[in-house]
Amino acid sequence: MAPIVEINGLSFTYPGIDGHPPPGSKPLIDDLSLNIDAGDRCLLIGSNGAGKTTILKILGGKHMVEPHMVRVLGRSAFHDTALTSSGDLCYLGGEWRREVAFAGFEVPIQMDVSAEKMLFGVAGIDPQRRAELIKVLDVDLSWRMHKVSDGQRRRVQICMGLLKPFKVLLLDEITVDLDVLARADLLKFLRKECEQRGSTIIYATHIFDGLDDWPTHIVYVAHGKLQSAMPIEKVKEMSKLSLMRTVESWLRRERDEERQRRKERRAKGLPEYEQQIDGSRVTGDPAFIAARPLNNGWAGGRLHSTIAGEESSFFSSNRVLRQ
Ligand SMILES: Nc1ncnc2c1ncn2[C@@H]1O[C@H](COP(=O)(O)OP(=O)(O)OP(=O)(O)O)[C@@H](O)[C@H]1O
Repeated sequence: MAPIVEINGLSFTYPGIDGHPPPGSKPLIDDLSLNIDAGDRCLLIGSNGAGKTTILKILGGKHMVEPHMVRVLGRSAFHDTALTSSGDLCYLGGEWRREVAFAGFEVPIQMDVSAEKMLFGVAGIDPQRRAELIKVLDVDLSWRMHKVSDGQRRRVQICMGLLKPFKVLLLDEITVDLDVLARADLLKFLRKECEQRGSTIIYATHIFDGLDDWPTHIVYVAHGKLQSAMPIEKVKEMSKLSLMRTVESWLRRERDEERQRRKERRAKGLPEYEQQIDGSRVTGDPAFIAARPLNNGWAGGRLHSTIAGEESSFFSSNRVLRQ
């Protein structure tokens, strides 16, 4: 059977202000390949900034990549909008503070509207599934969305997001606001969806509480590259530690290796970070380099750069970079 999610040599860089990646810049996601099968519950792990959200957004069709690089249910998520509008592919991300995602649409939730109106206002939903979700997430239908707590609002959002039976669910750390009980019940529900309906879930998280026996696979990314993708049994065979401690040891090793790399570059008199952008050698904090497309150039950031062989430290601007 063909994999449900196929990632083939995925490379991605955020576009600059002109809508294109800065020429010659290092890809943020770099040559990543991975297959995920029906029924898999895949935990996507990695340190802050590793690229997890970016990968999930690409899979969810929110960023354009070449169609052959990412196939979900055999289709290109970005180009085939029916994938999300049908509810087959569902992305629930941490960014919906003020919105609720539903089958590809985003609805503002800061207005005075009841949970009942939101959950019963959606046509074509199986009433049994809706009732089960309301119970699992313990939603009080009389809640007014503009008055509830973050966690309560989040429960209604998740409930809305899961109303349509999904085939592929992308979860970008959506359980942060949930209390222990709500989180445990939600994880149990999601597991059942995979076991009974063959749904596939990719879940990016930093919270490992109650997750030891939940995933079927662990996918670890660092600096936009795939480090490992293993069935959970293999992870448990390799490490006798809890999942949290195992992941902690991986991230610690990654950080130590990065520190060592920087130390060695300093010892050789080389800048810690270096990148080619627009044909210039740019050195400096990668956060500033990454910020270029966001900030309309380098403006506002103090950047220590070597451009065309000349060391300089300046409040940078696009103009300086392009000299
Ligand atoms: N819209 C954007 N434009 C440019 N760069 C971005 C954008 N969004 C994220 N980045 C950069 O992409 C890199 C990966 O970010 P991403 O959000 O995918 O990481 P993450 O693994 O989800 O991190 P976290 O665990 O902190 O949520 C970061 O270095 C970030 O600065």
